[in-house]
Amino acid sequence: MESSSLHRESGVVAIDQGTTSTRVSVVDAEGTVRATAQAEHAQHFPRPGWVEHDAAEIWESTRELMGLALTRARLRTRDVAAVGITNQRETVVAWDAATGVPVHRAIVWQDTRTEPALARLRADGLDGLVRERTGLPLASYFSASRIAWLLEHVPEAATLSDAGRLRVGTMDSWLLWNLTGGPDGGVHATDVTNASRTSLMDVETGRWDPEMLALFGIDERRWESMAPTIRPSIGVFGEVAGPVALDGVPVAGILGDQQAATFGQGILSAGGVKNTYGTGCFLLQHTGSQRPRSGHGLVVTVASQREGAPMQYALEGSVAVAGSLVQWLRDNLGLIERSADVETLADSVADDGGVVIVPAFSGLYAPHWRPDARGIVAGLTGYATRAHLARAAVDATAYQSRDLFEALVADTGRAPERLHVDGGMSVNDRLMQFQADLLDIEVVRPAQTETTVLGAAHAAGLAVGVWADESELSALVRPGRRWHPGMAAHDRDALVRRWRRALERSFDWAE
Ligand SMILES: Nc1ncnc2c1ncn2[C@@H]1O[C@H](COP(=O)(O)OP(=O)(O)O)[C@@H](O)[C@H]1O
Ligand SMILES: O=P(O)(O)OC[C@H](O)CO
Repeated sequence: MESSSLHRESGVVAIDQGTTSTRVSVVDAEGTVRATAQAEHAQHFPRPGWVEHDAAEIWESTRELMGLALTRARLRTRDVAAVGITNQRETVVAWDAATGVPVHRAIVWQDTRTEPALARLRADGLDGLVRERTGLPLASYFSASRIAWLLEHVPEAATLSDAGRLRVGTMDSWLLWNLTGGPDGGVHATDVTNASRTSLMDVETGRWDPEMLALFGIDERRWESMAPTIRPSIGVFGEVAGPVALDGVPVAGILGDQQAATFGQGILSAGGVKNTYGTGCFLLQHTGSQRPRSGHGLVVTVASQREGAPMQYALEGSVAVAGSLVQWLRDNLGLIERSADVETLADSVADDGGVVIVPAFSGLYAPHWRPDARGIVAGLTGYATRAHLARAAVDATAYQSRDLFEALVADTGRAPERLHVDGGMSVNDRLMQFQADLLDIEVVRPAQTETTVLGAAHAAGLAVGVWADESELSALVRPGRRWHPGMAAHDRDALVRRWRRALERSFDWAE
């Protein structure tokens, strides 16, 4: 087909709007990343536990990065078949539809300001209902309580909402609306994977749920005018419009970043498991088109949906602090100069010297869900050095991932054969070996570790015919390196017991 061969010579642009930075990559029809442009954005911490981003800064930077990535790939707009978006999830943006100006800084997924409101809902015994309907526990991690907070605390949000001018959404919606024209007819939509992280979507119907809106104190009629339309992840959302590179190119795929990483790992059907080691750590197992349930602290999330096809589900475990503990060693303790230096320092000692760090900086997410936990360093003696601290910091990620993995095995009744890994911390070879040892399964890192951008590119390319079907996508993913477990069972058990003792000591700290 002529259109198909045309597409095969072209590229797909993927925008990855993450917690600490935004990347725009150009991916060719062979599935290779040809060019990337990346920029960090400011992190605002106005009060303890509050984390905010400037959504206008993020959009401006995304716009510039799009032009830069195209130039670096030596492509013109007409060579681009589609744009895909992937994003930090749960972060909420609210803006004026007439001007495109946000009414407040974006409230980030790590922000805990709404914890008191959630504690009240939990005390009212509503956790079971919310879990059943949305797949998610009542936790400040998810978007709903932040939307309610904005409507209650930002007078402009309430005024604009009365006038039907307020728009609210996660980062994908903010970027889509701006990309497709902003105040001049921008499309206000989100995809099911992002919507499944808000606590406002019925995870079985894929629609906004009136009972959940009422429970979080969001007026249903107001919501109708401000909310994005929920759409399948893989399909055309609209066309890029206005004074931006890529004018006229369809935006044809949107996935939350962990769902994108799963897709980009080629995990497209039930069974496959991936763990992404970045700022946080996110383990997902694809469970097929039947809605799963977790009795062990994991959440139910939508993995993807192709237009005209049923939703695909995943069980997910999220750890709030993984690589960010390394950043904390760098920025708050000054133990290292650059994040990557943690590897040399940690590897300079034979073991952790008895030191265990539980990085419960904002409580513990899955599978423990303990907002009352706070970080601890356990096992200190006069023998411990900064190298032992570095080692314990890196290894904390493997222990936390093991907790997620155990919950997964308990929920599904069987251990997967292998774990697919990616993310900035997965470059750490010793950590990957330690992970294989702790889980007692094979760990595989793909040849291209940029799985999040690849997932967004694959979704958008699939929607417009760059790739014909899922099997073509799976063929694009090539294994890079594998680690085989090699630890004796009694050594592993001893380490896990010690971790659990440290974990329990982090509980019951915050009032
Ligand atoms: N060699 C390394 N060993 C351990 N952690 C590392 C190493 N290099 C980078 N990191 C950590 O990995 C994280 C970056 O991963 P990345 O996937 O880029 O993060 P995100 O996409 O969440 O912003 C940072 O938190 C950094 O501290
Ligand atoms: O931007 P990342 O990679 O830290 O991922 C953030 C997650 O989507 C939060 O749920």
